[in-house]
Formats: sequence, structure tokens, C-alpha cells
Amino acid sequence: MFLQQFFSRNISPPITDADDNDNNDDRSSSLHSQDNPISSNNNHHHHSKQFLIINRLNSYCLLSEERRLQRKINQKIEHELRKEKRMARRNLKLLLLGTGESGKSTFIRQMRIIHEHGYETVAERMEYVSKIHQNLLTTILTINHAMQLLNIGYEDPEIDNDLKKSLASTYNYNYVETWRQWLNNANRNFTTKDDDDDDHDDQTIHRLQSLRSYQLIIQMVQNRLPSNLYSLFDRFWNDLGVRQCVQKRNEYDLLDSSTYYMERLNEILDDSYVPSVQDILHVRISTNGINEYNFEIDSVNFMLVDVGGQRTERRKWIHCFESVTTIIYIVALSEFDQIFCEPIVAAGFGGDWSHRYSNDNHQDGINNWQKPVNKLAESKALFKTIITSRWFRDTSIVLFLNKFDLFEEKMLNGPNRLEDFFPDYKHFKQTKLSNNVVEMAVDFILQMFFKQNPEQFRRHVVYTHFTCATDTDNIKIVFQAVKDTIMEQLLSKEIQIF
Ligand SMILES: Nc1nc2c(ncn2[C@@H]2O[C@H](COP(=O)(O)OP(=O)(O)OP(=O)(O)O)[C@@H](O)[C@H]2O)c(=O)[nH]1
Ligand SMILES: [Mg+2]
Repeated sequence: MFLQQFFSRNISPPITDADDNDNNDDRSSSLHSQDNPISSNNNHHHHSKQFLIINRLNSYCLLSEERRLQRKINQKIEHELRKEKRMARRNLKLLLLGTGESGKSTFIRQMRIIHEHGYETVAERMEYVSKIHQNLLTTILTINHAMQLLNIGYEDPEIDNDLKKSLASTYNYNYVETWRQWLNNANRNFTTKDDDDDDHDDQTIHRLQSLRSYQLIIQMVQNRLPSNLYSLFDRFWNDLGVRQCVQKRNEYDLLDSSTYYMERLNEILDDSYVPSVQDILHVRISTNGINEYNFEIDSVNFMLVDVGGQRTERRKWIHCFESVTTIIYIVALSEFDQIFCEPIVAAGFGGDWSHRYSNDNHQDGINNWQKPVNKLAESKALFKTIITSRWFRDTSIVLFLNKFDLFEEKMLNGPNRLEDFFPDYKHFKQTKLSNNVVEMAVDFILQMFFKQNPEQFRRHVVYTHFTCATDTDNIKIVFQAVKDTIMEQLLSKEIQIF
């Protein structure tokens, strides 16, 4: 409900200082032509014969000047023709950008649902079972490991052991073998006891956890988890220690889908489980490389480009920067209390904690691989890089403030306060009369992002929407609005078509 309330007011461009003359190539060229010797000479031509003589003397110079002007006009005509042609074909390229886990691919899934009857068949949905089960197992292993690190005990101390035993027996042979191979490849000095398989499994799991490398065991979930894990997983999820650990989820890297799946364990681990569309929208699969999706909507071809948002993926972005009509930049609002945790940070989990909540680290540049940073601050810095990039001088920008549902929940019931991570919020709050905490907080975050759009770049009108990428109705309305804005901009030639 709150989302709808916000939605209705957000389409007006909050930063509209777009200076029409600024950086408008067409207009600046016509301005030039007024100072041009040709135009001024023509002016005088009617008034002075004397000037005509001088004019003839200068004819060589004028001709080349004229040619230059002519060429400019030709170029302009060609540009317009290309534009018209593209308009006629109605091909629009929309680039989805944002940090890892912000919700880009979820948005693409929504497009498939809304415009292509996506995931309607059981067969299509069944393809997601193993991914959902992998998310489930990642959740359990992550919490289990975080409990050690945060020094939180299980209410039922047997759970830890039962978990190790049952996972080891489920993934016994393949898993141990793959693990050994990985260790050999990594040239680690690893000695194993070959005589006792049980010990062997325990030892392997222990090392697996201590290295925070769940990838191997997770890759073992090729198909689905056995349904007999249900009672153990259910015990785990209801354990008071686990609940406490989940409350502190901002101190480690827990999937956003964790709670959603754990609350549906019963269905998800059932042998006859068929994922629902909602289950598919919640699955976390990180994107590698650049993926293009084409949709035809009202006889307009939309090419949506989805990229991987994690740091290691961002170096590939430049390959899709050409001919972009609109950028949709996605921010996860709910990340305000989370730390940025990519491998180098994860490996040194206990590392330099003094920086973990700092939101100034982005000043070191987004290429800083060492210090853990606040996730929202990281996204803000990336937004600035994008909005000030020469690549996107003529690209329209749409900002999605996503994960509104999680954000609202955190603001109303979460253990952390926005001002603990963004101290400026304290002052901001005092200047507001509203009692609505969520409204104030999103206003603050919005202002923070707008400030990334410096004066000289204010030709960019930034359109904003509050979104929940897992909510199909919301995305349907938002995308309709985005589409209308783009079409309006195209017709009024506010934005470039290439
Ligand atoms: N509750 C909730 N979950 C969301 C929302 N948007 C995305 N998610 C979840 O957040 C996780 C990450 O979403 P993705 O779409 O994979 O993020 P991404 O931006 O594509 O990430 P990369 O591919 O790594 O760049 C998934 O589990 C989504 O289901 C939202 O608005 N609300
Ligand atoms: Mg993705």
C-alpha cells in the first residue's frame, strides 16, 4: 500500500534542472552559426557594396567556411535520418545496471512473466528446483558458519552435529572426491585420514566451513535435496540460537531469499514440489557476463541488457555501453545496514572491522578491493560513476529504489537504525516534520542519490520509482510508466536514438 502511495508521486522528475542549451549539440551548432562570418556577411550584403568587394576578396575563405557549414548540415540531416529510421523500427536498448544482488535479473524475470507468459508450464518451473534447493542449503551453511563467527550457540546443541553428519552422508562420495581435487589443484597442504570415512567427512566439512567455500557442496545439489532433511532443517530454523543469528544478518552475508524459503520448507522439500512463480522470483542466481533479452511491447522492440553487478563482473560492462536509449539503475534500499562482502572480504571475515560500517570508503574509488564497505554506499558511488560517464551523455536515466518490502520491514521492525550507518540522517530527520519513519528514510536516501548528479550533469533528468522486484503487479505499473516516459522523451527528442 505504501509502495503505491509512493509510486503515484514519483514519476515527476525530481531533478529537472536540465539545461536545454547545455550540451545540446544541435542547438550549440546553431548558436555558432550566428557568429559565423557567412551569416554576418550576408547581413551586411544588403547594406554595403563596399563590403561586397571585401567579401569577394575573401571568397576562398568563405567557400571553405560554407563547405564546412554545409557538411555540418549534412551530418545533422544524416543523424536525423538515422534517428527516424530507428524510430520507425522502434528498437530501444535499455541497460540494467546496479551492484550485485540489487535485483536486475529479477526484473528481467518479471518482464518474461508480464510480456511472455514466462514460467507458465510446469516443465519450465521444474528447472528451478535445484537452484532453489541450492539457495536453501546456502542459507543453512551460511547461518551455521556465522554462528561460530558471532559466537552464538544453538539452543539445541545437537543440531550442529546432526547437520554435519546428515550432509556428509548425503553428499558422501562425490563431495569428498571433488573437495580433494579442489585442494590438490589449489596446491594446499592437506593431509587426510583415509581409514575412517566418518571422520573424513567431518574433517572435510569443517574445512569447508572454515574456508567459507560452500560452492562445492552446493554444486552437489544437481537435482534436489532429499526430503528426509525436512525435520532437521525445520528444527534448525526454529532453534532460538538460529533466530538470534538471523537477527544479526547484516553482520554476515545471508541471501535475501533465505527467510522466504525457510518459511516454506515443508513444500520446498516435498518430493512432489513444483516451484511457484513467486518461488522463482525469489531465487538468487548471480549473473555472469552480459545477457540480452528482446521483448516486443506495443510493436516497440525493447532490448533489455542484464549484466552481472558484482565487482569482478563490472569490468565487462563497457562492452554494452554503445547506443543505449535508457539506463535503469537499480539500488537495493534494504542494503543500508549491510557490508560489502566479496571474496577478498569474505576470506578475511574477521578482518578490518573498523571499516565495516563506514560509508565513506567509496571515496577511495570503486576499484578498492581491500576494505569492506557499506553496500548502499557502494551502490551510490557506482551510480555517480554511471551518471557522470561520457558514455551516457545523451542517455536517459531511470532509478529504481528496489527491495522496498525488505526496507520497510527493516525500518519498522529491524534491529538497526539508518543513522547508525549514515550519520547525516540524524540531522535530516530533525528538519522533517513527518512522523512516518519509512517516508523520511526513503526521502533521505533519494536525496543522497540525487546529490550524485552534479551541476554540470544536470541535463540528466532522473526518473525514480520505488520498486519491489518480486511483486509482479508493482513492476507491471512501474514498467508501463517507464515505457511511457521513454516514448514521450523520444517524441520530444529529449533523448538520443542511435
Ligand atoms: N524481497 C525482495 N527480494 C528481492 C527484490 N528484488 C530482488 N530480490 C531478491 O534479491 C536477490 C538478488 O536478485 P538478482 O535479481 O539476482 O540481483 P542482480 O542484480 O541480478 O544480481 P547480479 O546478477 O549479481 O548482478 C534474489 O534472491 C531476488 O529474489 C525485492 O524487491 N524484494
Ligand atoms: Mg543478475
